[in-house]
Amino acid sequence: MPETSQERYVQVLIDQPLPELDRLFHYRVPDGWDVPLGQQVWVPFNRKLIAGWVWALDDRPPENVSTVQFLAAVDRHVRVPDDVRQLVDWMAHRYQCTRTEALHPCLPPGPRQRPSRWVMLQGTMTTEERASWGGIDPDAAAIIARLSRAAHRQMRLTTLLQPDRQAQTAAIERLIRAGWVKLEWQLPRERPPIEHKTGQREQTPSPWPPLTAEQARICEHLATASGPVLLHGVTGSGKTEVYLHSAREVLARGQRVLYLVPEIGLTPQAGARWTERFADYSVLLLHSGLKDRERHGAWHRIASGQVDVVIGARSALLAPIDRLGLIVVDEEHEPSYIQDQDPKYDAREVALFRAHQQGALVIMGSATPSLEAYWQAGMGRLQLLTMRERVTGAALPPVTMVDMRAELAAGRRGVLSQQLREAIDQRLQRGEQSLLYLNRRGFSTFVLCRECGEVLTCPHCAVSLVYHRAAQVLRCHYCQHRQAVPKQCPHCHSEAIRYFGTGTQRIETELLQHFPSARVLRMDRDTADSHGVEQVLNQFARREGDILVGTQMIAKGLDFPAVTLVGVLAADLSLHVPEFRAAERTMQLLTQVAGRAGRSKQPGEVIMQTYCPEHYCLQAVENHDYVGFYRREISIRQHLGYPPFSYLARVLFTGLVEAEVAMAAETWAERLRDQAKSIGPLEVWGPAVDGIAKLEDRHRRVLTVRWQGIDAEPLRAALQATNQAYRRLRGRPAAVTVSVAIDSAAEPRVYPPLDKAFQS
Ligand SMILES: Nc1ncnc2c1ncn2[C@@H]1O[C@H](COP(=O)(O)OP(=O)(O)OP(=O)(O)O)[C@@H](O)[C@H]1O
Ligand SMILES: [Zn+2]
Repeated sequence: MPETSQERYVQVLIDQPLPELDRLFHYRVPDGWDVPLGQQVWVPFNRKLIAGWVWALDDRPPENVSTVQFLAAVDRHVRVPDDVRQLVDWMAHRYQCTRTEALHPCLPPGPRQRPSRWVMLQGTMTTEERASWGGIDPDAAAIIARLSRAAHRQMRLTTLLQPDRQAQTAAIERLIRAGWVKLEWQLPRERPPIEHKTGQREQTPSPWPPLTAEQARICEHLATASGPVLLHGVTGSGKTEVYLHSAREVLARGQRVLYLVPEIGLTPQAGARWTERFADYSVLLLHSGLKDRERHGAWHRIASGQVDVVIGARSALLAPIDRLGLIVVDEEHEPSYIQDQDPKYDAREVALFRAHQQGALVIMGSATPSLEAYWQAGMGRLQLLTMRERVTGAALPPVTMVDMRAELAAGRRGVLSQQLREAIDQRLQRGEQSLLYLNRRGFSTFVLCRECGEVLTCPHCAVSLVYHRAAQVLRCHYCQHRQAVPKQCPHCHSEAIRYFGTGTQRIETELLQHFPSARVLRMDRDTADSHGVEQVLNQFARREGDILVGTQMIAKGLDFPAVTLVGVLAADLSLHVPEFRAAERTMQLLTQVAGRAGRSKQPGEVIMQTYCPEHYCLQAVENHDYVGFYRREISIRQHLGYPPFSYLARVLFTGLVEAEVAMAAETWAERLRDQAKSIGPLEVWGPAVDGIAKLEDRHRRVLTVRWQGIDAEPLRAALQATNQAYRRLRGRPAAVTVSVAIDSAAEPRVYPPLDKAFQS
């Protein structure tokens, strides 16, 4: 007798995003199967076959749990590596989402087909047998007749159940009992891993310039750094060169490199420099434009260790890359490092976690570090390295503030001040380039009725529609709704409707009035839609334009040697948004955009138009004084109890019926207030109507929660408990979605030891 083999069990994470199902289910492994951890499998669940992942192995099932034999691998080539499994567990806890939600962005697009059930005819019925069935059980006989005509004498169950589901189901059951038919699951075919074409050219790497003394000093520090580093280097100080050098050393040791940029689509220049320099390595650019097939291929290439350098936005951190030696987080201060959908992760934290897992160095670089990062450095959690000089040795460009109140008093009402116009004129005469930056945030060309004051808004979102002159339409920048420009005000029927605001298009028009022969290029959300960004940037780089006008997209990381003038229109505009980070964001944007001037031999100049030149934020930009700004701002934050001196959570409720949304928010808030009593310094503000009251037809209410504890765990626990209590409530409006986001930028980054499993 063969020895009975030990029964083996697995714990499976089911591929369903419901919080109720965010636990592990036990299945028995069929004999003779070798099931690795992380494997994606089909398992029976609620009379269906659904996908899941083997999350843990087990020798025996826990008591009182019925175990089912599990069925088959979904895709033997897709396996969640151990460290990604660990990352997912951590993210689900840290960012308050289900493990499935955290796992999905870590994997290639899943199988498109689902398993289906097939009914197959067994054996052959004689004519007499069929006749006798027909006499007793016409339904069953009809099924047999259909099956014997079908290809391979089998049919999909769903097809066979037509037209009368109930009668057919019963008939099939009778046939199964009689042994005439068999019911079987059929699994979709496994996909073979796709070869990913990288467009990797056979090329010799571009030359490495000798480092400046300052760069060399920084590289030395990095080579011996024992923890994560914050690299604060002024604009044009050559931080990228420092990253490249560190990367080269890491690669020479046989380790891998991850280079993160805020938005890959907006920084084609960044990718190019890396691919050129590391032409003899395998460099992979993960950008959002990849099609499913390409993403699949990229995932497999990374997972099989064929890629040395991965360049991408925040999600590149979730790639199955191992043997990491270096993670660079470039432009560390950018808000796009935080994902605003589940999993709502902060890439800077995830970078530290990934590095912790694999023993890699993290460099976070910026000319304008986030306040929190600089503060973390002050707390000794990041090592601060500073670069004070530009590569060229030139000084940072002088910044002049133009007081627009004086312009107005002098009777000049144009968008461009006299001083800025003269400066542009000079550049045109000298054949140099100018960059005009419109500091637009929630500010654009809107349509207003001058009689009743009505602003035209999107019918699906409570935001004003933006007028696009080229296409002569009104568009919603959130949901892309379009409509023609009305001739009359829809509210009071007056014909006095006018366009207001200063869009990039209006600036372009005014520029052309003053400088009819200038070549003006424009970059804003319109041009950015279709491959426009790269095209415009390349045109400008080839000097096919004299002036580039744009919004935030031209503020970041661009390096055009011929740009000697940067003009900023409405510098203070972004100060007035109701957000506690407004001053920080404004300082960062303005410093970054100012840093585009004079990056090569010719000296640069910056002119900023503003209505409040005396604001400390603008003063800091004028004096290139990051540290001064930091000191002032951090004391304000401390005084007001904002992050990093507290944790703020935002709970957003959305739904189609406003009354339901309001009720859900009230009920939720009440539960949380109950929780708050027992845990201490937790404040609950609201619920209030969100800044955008309605988006894509969904009404919005928001709850703000402040927690002034040392770490965010008690806050997390309270929010989670509230969510659970709320979900258990009878009669709650089920159609309202609740979404929690914690601003945890100040949290001590203490990670669990790696040898210990920390699954819940
Ligand atoms: N050692 C070097 N020798 C010659 N040129 C260099 C050197 N280091 C950097 N450069 C050049 O100086 C310019 C600025 O460098 P880089 O773009 O790396 O600066 P940065 O600090 O990343 O700037 P920013 O933060 O403003 O985007 C680039 O054109 C780069 O090619
Ligand atoms: Zn809309």
